[in-house]
Amino acid sequence: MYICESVRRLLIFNKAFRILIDTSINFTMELNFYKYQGTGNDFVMIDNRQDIFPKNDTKLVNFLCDRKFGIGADGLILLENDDATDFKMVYYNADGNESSMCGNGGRCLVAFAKFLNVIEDNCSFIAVDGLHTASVADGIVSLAMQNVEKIDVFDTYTFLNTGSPHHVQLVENLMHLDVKENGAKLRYGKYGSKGSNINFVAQEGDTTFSVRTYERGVEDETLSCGTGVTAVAIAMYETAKTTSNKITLKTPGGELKVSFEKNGVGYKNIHLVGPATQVFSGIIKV
Ligand SMILES: N[C@H](CCC[C@H](N)C(=O)O)C(=O)O
Repeated sequence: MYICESVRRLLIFNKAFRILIDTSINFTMELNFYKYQGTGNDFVMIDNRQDIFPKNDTKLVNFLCDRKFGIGADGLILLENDDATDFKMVYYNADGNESSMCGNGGRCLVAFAKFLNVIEDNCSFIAVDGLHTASVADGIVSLAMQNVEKIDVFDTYTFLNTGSPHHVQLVENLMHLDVKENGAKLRYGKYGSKGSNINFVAQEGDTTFSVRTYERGVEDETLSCGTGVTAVAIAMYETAKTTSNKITLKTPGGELKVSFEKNGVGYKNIHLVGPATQVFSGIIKV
């Protein structure tokens, strides 16, 4: 009975997966995926509304994100059903571990949801850090981020959580900085095993800053980081480097805009705005 039941279950046809049984009883899955990027921060996107993806398989997520042996990405994102909102976001870093909020990933997921006709131009979704709303038009996504309640300002850097933890530090000669070496030193040295993302910043104008980010869980520089540029914008206002609440962030992967309102000791009505693009789609045997 068990064998019959397991074979029946394995033969369930599903949009996201086809489970093939070859003669030597090796089970392989064919996984449909979509590749998105938001200012160069790139993600494997999977429609998991039928809840088939093996969510605890760290090795599988790490393989899918591997740039030589897999699809290649900074992270992997599942789009899932949710009773109270338009969809649920589940985010994994490239190391295969589920992680905290991803701002660029959230923007790409909104564009993916529109592509799938799950939403039209406005939506709400639930993520690891709570409820988000967003709008999408002509490939540009505006994502509402969680409020920031606490900001720790030190002599040479600022630390805050914008859905993920961020160290923000102004540096000289940003373009020639070894971000991987200096970022890893802080990520493991100062922040230990839990870690933090590390953002190195240069001021370019009254309301414009350049940012290069070392990302926890990718353990390398990424071309941009959404929660990172959000942290930079707020940190620059908090430390009086700017008097504007509408900031432009220039990253190696492109330009993002962040706006916010002061809210007592914290900040509210925080929005991250920028492009989100589908690059390709495919099927991978796993
Ligand atoms: N690597 C981050 C999560 C993704 C953040 C980044 N991709 C973004 O756009 O916010 C962390 O583990 O804290």
